[in-house]
Amino acid sequence: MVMKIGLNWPVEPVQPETGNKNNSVPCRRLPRLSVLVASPGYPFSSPPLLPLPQIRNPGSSARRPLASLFVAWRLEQLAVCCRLTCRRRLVSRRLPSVSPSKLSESSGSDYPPSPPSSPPNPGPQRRRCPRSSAPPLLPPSLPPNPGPPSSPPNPVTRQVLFGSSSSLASRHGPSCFKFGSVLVSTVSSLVPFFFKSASVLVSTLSSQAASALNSDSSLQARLLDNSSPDQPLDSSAHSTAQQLSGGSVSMAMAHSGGASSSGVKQQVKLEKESELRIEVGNDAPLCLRLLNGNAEIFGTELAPEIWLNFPPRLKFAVFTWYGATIEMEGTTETDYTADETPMVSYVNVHAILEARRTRAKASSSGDSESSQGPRVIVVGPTDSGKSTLSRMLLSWAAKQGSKPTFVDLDIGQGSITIPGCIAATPIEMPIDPVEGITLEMPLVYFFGHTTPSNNVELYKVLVKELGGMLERQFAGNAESRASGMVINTMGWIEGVGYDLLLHAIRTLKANVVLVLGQEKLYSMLRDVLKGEPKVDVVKLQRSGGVVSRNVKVRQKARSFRIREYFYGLLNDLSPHSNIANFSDLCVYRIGGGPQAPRSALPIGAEPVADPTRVVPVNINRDLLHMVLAVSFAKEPEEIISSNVAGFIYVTDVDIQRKKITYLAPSAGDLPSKFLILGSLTWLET
Ligand SMILES: Nc1ncnc2c1ncn2[C@@H]1O[C@H](COP(=O)(O)OP(=O)(O)OP(=O)(O)O)[C@@H](O)[C@H]1O
Repeated sequence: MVMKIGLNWPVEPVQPETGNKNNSVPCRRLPRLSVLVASPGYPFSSPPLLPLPQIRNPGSSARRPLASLFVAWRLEQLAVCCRLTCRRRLVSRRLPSVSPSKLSESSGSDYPPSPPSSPPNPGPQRRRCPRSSAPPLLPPSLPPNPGPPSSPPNPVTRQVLFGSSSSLASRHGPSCFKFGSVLVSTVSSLVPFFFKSASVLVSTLSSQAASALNSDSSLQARLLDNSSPDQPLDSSAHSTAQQLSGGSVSMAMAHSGGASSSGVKQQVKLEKESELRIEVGNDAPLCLRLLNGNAEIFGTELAPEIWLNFPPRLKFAVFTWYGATIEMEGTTETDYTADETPMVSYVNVHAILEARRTRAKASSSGDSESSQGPRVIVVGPTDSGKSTLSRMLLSWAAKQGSKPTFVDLDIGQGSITIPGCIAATPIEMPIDPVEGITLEMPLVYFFGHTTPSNNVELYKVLVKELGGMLERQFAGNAESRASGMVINTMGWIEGVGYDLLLHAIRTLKANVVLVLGQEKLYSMLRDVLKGEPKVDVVKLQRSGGVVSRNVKVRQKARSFRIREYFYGLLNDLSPHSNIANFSDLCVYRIGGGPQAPRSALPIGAEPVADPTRVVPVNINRDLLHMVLAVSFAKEPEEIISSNVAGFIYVTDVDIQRKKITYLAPSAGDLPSKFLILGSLTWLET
């Protein structure tokens, strides 16, 4: 029977079965876990919580005590405490929200962070933060920093260590806001050049910004370099174009490229607006810390003098707006410094988005359109830096007090949970450069394959399902609605892939389309979407630092992602090996089987497979090494429209005894007996 999407909504939490029929074999440690069932108000109305959490949220790790976070979710202050304990290594903490008046004063953005103009606030957790004596304050054409703060730091925000606009404003007093405001108005002034095609965005410019525009020719030229390759290029733009087309990257002389030797400490001095690009070696982790200045990794600011431990194979860049010194210890595959990056254009996108969020937050009309924040979708070919840009936009937004929703439609890699899923989660704080996204309330639908070509229809159905859920969330939560969403997509942009992109844009009602690194896609989308006046299509450069990955590397990355789910990033989690009777579990796959028996079809018609049909699967040895999703569905018909609680990995199938052995993140019964099978396999090594 074909299931009707949405009919069974909302799904209620599935109660764990009483009486443990399974033989649970405990392993070393058990993380405390929680589950979330999608409810109309997800994630901000009361979500149902299983009395005894059985399985963790997809993709979570023990260092993120989800159960406690989940309960604390209702108690904002407690949640802040939990997050602080979870994120001890990060600079940026969840910040007190800035009042609308202050926000309007800062006009949406004061990012990049203004350089310190006074000694940092020695809050209780602050470490010694040696600042460089005279960091370049601003790009030369911008107004000077108005000077040291005129009022003492706000005691309420003393605990906020470093970082965002609001903490900065609080620490430095009103002058900092003034400073932010000057910076932002100047940045905003460049909007007409940057968003040539973004008519709605352009309309947000103030007259003050417009006049500043005329006086800031040098920065304009740089933005033109960065955002509009079709503009006349000056000499620096030439090298940018070279970089875009894979030509030589201009390296800052501060640090020469190459692999660093194991165990040797080395310091790298970064000039302003340059980045240190690093590929960690295959065998050993890399330790890195910020010695002085300010630096960030994909939008998340680094705490001074705190060592970060990057696992093998990780690829990332440490970027600085005003100059910094970095110290590294360990082995790198490659590391080099590049002074040509598209970061200025990226941060300008952020400034525009933040201004829209501010406007949406301030909207008191109750009009659903004006209170809706930007819905940004990032598209581009494979390895164009989509996930990285999404991450930066999210971290910058979270740093400024917004709570954008991250939607990940890239089933090939999976930033939120394991590959093969489409998922969404609110981002409340900058994303951890090592551990990735902190999962508190992810909403995950299991597609089951790593390419949508396996079942295009199902992919569309799941995107629609997720979109419907997010609409309900936005309807019930003004803050979430005003913060909007950032949608990461897959790199398949030809043929069916292009159709799926368009489907996602329309289904999720994206109103800003950021096209990374491909002129053809930009022009196709601009033509198709020009009939839709509220959609801005914006072309952006691909960063020269994005690392291309071949099929083998991608497969390995997927495998590591699944391993990370069960064992943690640094082998710090302990999954449980459980044994269940065949009769205790019901395994289904989605798609396949004829839509109707041949006898019921008109003469000559061939039976076609129904891509959304839920088909029962016999438990046999074919399930060995498969990763299955645990659905929240109560009935098989609800499987497509239900989100999933987590995943299990089949390690043995005993046909004679009719027992199945599987690895699960926690001991005990699964939250549901309905399991979904795709084509996701994993060989535990
Ligand atoms: N500036 C940079 N310096 C160093 N590494 C980078 C930089 N930008 C991105 N990377 C790395 O390059 C790799 C590819 O980037 P990313 O995942 O953002 O691309 P993508 O377009 O999302 O890829 P996909 O094809 O999976 O959709 C990632 O490992 C990322 O960490």
